[in-house]
Amino acid sequence: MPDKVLSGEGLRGQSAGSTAICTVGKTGTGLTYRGYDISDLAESADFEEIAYLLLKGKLPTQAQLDAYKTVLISYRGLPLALKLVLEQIPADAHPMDVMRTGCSMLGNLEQEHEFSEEYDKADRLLALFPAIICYWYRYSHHGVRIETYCDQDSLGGYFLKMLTDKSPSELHKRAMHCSLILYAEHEFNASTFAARVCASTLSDLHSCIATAIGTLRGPLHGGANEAAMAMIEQWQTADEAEAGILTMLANKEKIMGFGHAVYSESDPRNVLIKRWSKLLSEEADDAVLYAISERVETVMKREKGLFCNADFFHASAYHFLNIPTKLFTPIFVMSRLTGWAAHVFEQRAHNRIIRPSADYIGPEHQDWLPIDKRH
Ligand SMILES: CC(=O)SCCNC(=O)CCNC(=O)[C@H](O)C(C)(C)COP(=O)(O)OP(=O)(O)OC[C@H]1O[C@@H](n2cnc3c(N)ncnc32)[C@H](O)[C@@H]1OP(=O)(O)O
Ligand SMILES: O=C([O-])CC(=O)C(=O)O
Repeated sequence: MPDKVLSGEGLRGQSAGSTAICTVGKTGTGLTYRGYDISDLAESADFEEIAYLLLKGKLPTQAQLDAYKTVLISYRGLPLALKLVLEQIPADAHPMDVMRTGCSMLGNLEQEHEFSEEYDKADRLLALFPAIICYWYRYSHHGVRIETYCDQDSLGGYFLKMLTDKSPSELHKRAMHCSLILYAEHEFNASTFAARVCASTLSDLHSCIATAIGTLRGPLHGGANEAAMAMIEQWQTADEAEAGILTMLANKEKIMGFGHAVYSESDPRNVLIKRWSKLLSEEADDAVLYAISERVETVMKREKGLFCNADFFHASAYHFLNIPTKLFTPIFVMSRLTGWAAHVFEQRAHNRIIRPSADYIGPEHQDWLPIDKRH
């Protein structure tokens, strides 16, 4: 693919501020969190270590990690008023709207009065997001009011347990650690930038996060993992998938899960989640979906020079974990909350209200017309 055009629409390539949290497309395999390479983090760490790294600025010691997990577990109780709101939301609501509403309602119940409370408010949201989505999902789809206290010590294990009532295997918990780490942070992507704009007005954390959730919802951003799933599951064979992609490209349709606003050659997260997708497909005895996904990747490279972004192989990986497609993007929220909150803290620490200019392209001066003279 040719180099990206770094100007014009979409603020592409223009610096909109500084950050010490993350680099995208600059060093190593192209993605670092506070100087650590994503492949080292995704292979070795628990997600909670990375949440700690992003929110508090350094990797925890074992004692700090244990204490942090204990705090997160203790924060898992959903307030009754929030449960009642979740019970009002219909089964056909968009799950990202459920996340946004859950975040907003918590902001009403447990307001952030002072910025000194920001770490605690972020930890509470981190602990509660899996409960918010699973409580709504199980109540609206199965009529079950689930217990949201649970001793699973990882966020991914906790989420899988609430979804199925069964304790997840070590393999599935490890897959979730990797996925959540890959999704945790990505510099000035659209949802993080939206959160920073909100933070720059000195608004509260819940408003910043609700803004970010609304921005992540779209299919050009976080919603692409669900859209990719909807696309690959319509095909029965790799040959059918190839024909389908060629038709879509001929019709100038966008192929979800491909391309990126910053990376021009590859997304370093793809190889990591793709490995998990393969492993999970073998465990699930799948002979179709992984093969289809690989063929789509090959055809897109051959035809358009486009590569998979983080979302494409997440679709099949989550499917093999038996996660309903409509919950894919809410998982992204559970993870990206850490990056969003870290950026809100950073923005607050060196704040100036974000207010760019626009190139005016409307009409020049027009004379005012009274209403009876207009047509
Ligand atoms: C975690 C994440 O949020 S990752 C992103 C998830 N989003 C998706 O997967 C949605 C599909 N992808 C896209 O829409 C885009 O690639 C984006 C939104 C990610 C990036 O957008 P941009 O930076 O504007 O794309 P870019 O400038 O690289 O586009 C170059 C060309 O490739 C085309 N292109 C880019 N992505 C795709 C795609 N997925 N399918 C088909 N064509 C594509 C563009 O239409 C453009 O063609 P044109 O010059 O004829 O108009
Ligand atoms: O950086 C972007 O534009 C989108 C992305 O990959 C992310 O937010 O993870």
